Amino acid sequence: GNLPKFGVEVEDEDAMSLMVSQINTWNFDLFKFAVISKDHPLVSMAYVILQSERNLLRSYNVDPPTFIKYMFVIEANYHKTNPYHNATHGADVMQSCHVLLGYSVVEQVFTDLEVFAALFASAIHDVDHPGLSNQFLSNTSNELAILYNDHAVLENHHLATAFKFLQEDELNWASGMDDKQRQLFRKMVIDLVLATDMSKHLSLLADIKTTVESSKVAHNGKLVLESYNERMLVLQGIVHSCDISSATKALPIYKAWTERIIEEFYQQGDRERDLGLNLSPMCDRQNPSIEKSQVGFIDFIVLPLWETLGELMFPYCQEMLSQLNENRMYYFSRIPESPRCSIT
Ligand SMILES: O[C@@H](CN1CCOCC1)Cn1nccc1-c1ccc(OC(F)F)c(OC2CCCC2)c1
Ligand SMILES: [Zn+2]
Repeated sequence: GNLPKFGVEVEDEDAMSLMVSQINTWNFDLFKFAVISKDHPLVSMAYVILQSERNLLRSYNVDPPTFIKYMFVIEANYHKTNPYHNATHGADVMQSCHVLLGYSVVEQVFTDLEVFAALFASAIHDVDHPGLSNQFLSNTSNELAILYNDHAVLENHHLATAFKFLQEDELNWASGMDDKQRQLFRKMVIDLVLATDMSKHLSLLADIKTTVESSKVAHNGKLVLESYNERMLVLQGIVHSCDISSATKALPIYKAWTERIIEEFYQQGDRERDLGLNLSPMCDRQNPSIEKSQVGFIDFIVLPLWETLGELMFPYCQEMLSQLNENRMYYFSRIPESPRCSIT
C-alpha cells in the first residue's frame, strides 16, 4: 500500500530509522521522537510497534490505513496544551509497555490478543485528559464527574472516548476481528485502563504481590498464570507501572517529565486559587515542594510497585530499579533546608 514507512511522513528518514532501531530500549527519548515524527509521536509509535515490530495488525485482520486514521483521531484528542498529559505521554507509556512485554519472562505468558490489548490500552489510556485530576472534577461538579458519579471519572472518560470513535465506520479498524476476539479485546482494554486510576494503586499492588507469590511457589519460581483474573492483574500491573515509570528512566528524561507534571499541577492550582478552593497537594506554585514530593512519590508509590514488578520479572527490571534509586538520591540531595525556626 502507499502508507509511509513509519505511519506518518517524516523529514529525516535516517534519523527516524535510527530512533526506531532503539524502540526496545528503556531510555528511549520520547521528546526527540516527538520532534522527528513531526509531532505525531503516538501515531508513529503505534504503527511501528503494532505493525513493523509485532505484526499484530495482520494477525487480527486490521486494515493499516484505517488503523492509522483512527490513531490520528486519538492523537488529535490528546490535548497538545497539557504540559504532561499529552500524546507524548501516551506514546511513552505504550513504548515502555512494549519493552516490558518483550522480556522473555512474560513474553511466553501472554497471548497475542492480550499483548495487543495492553499496547492499545497504553496508547489510548489518557485520551482527552483535561489536565485536571479526578478530585478537581468532583470538587467542581464537572459534567464528567456527574456522568461517572465521582468513580474513576477520567479513566471512564478515556475509555468511552476511544471506543466511541471505534463506532465510526471509517475509523473502525476492529471490523476484521471475529466477535469473540473483539469482545474479549474490549473487556481487557477496559480492565487495563481502569487500573491506571491511582486510587486503585494499593489494592492492585497487594493483589499482584499475592498472585506473584502464589504463582512462583506453585510453579517453583516460574511465572504461570492460570485464570483470566491472574493474567489481567499482571497486565494491569505492567500498564500501571509504565504509566508511572518516569522516575525509572534516565535522569534527563525523568527531570523533563517532572517539570511537565509539576507545571500541569500548578495550572490546576491556579484554577483552584481563582475558584477559592483549597489547593490540591503539590499544586501551589507559590509554595513549591518538588524535591520532597518526588522523594515521597518514589518511596510510597513508585518503588514499592517497581520492586514487586522486579520480583515478577526477575532478572529483568534491575536497570529500572537502579535508575530509580539514583534518581531518588538526585532529588533527596536537593531537598531544601527547612527554614530554621527563629526562636526570637
Ligand atoms: O499524582 C500522582 C499520584 N499522587 C497521589 C497523591 O499523592 C501524591 C501522588 C500520580 N500521577 N497521577 C497522574 C500523574 C501522576 C504523576 C506522574 C509522574 C510524576 O512525577 C514524575 F515522575 F514525572 C508525578 O509527580 C507528582 C508531583 C510530585 C510527586 C507526584 C505525578
Ligand atoms: Zn497516564
